[in-house]
Amino acid sequence: MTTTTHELAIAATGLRKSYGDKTVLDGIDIQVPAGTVFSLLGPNGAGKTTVVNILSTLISADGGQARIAGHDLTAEAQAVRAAIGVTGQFSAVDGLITGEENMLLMADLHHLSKREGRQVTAELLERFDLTEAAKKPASTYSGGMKRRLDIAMTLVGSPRIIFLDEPTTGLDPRSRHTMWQIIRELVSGGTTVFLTTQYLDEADQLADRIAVLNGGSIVAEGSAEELKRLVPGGHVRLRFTDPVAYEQAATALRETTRDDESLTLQIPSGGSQRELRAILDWLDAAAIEADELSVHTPDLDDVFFALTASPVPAPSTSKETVR
Ligand SMILES: Nc1ncnc2c1ncn2[C@@H]1O[C@H](COP(=O)(O)OP(=O)(O)OP(=O)(O)O)[C@@H](O)[C@H]1O
Repeated sequence: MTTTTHELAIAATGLRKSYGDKTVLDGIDIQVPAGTVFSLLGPNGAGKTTVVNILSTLISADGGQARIAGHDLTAEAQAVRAAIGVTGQFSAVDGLITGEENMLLMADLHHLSKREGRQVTAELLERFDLTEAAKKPASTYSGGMKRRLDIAMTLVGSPRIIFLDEPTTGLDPRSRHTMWQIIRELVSGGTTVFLTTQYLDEADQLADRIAVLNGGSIVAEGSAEELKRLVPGGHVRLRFTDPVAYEQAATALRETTRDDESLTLQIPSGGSQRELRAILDWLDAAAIEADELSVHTPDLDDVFFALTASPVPAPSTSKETVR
């Protein structure tokens, strides 16, 4: 499939950034087709926020080029800013004023008329289930409500591209799912989402494409399925409660990994129907009954650990170095 530049919401090549002699980004390329979710994954300090800050014009890169919504990042920074919304780790929500006042302030910043401002505010508060809390100071909101308000505020300017920097860090499972739902709705409405996250399941759930950032470079890129294929690790797990049955199975089955404490056996397997049937037939033939059988396919965690296993060289100038 060929993608021309105008179909790309984000097209960056050779982005570089260093702080002192610490290279944070060593020439990275990013392409995000319009209307898709792109997720940048990486361990703490990998440079994810730096990428977001560069692409959203907050800081400038030392090298490389980028076009956002068709506009050149440096030459047309103003047009870029008009096309994007950013919800970062440091929220724009002012706790001293109410949710509604926060929204109206955003509407003012976007030069909407009073009437338009009120209308957009009411619609977005409703959409994000904040109408009831609208007249309360934002400082009284829960973590999930604050994030929802933050996104609602970002949407006042109707951005075509949204940068979400770790949008669910610190949220409880229910709020995370609400946030995922919000992100899915944004995308089905045509918005492009650039998401950074430390949660692999989040990227797995939401992203069309995932890039893993490590040591200043993108070390792997693809769909969640493609990335999972990069690592071995699929297996069938058999759990026993009867130690005798466990021993029988362990001796009889070849290529198993034993866990004597939990009476569990692991058999390498891609998880296909054929392989599963072979294992079941074999257990039947040997009259062995496992109490529990589960199939494990590699998940993004496996990929992540495999790809980011080699330690990132930490120069002594790093401010994180503790002496
Ligand atoms: N202004 C700065 N001056 C010096 N070093 C910086 C500056 N900003 C970031 N860094 C360093 O650049 C590296 C990347 O930081 P960045 O915040 O982009 O990482 P991250 O992947 O977003 O990590 P996290 O998930 O912890 O936020 C870190 O080692 C950080 O210490």
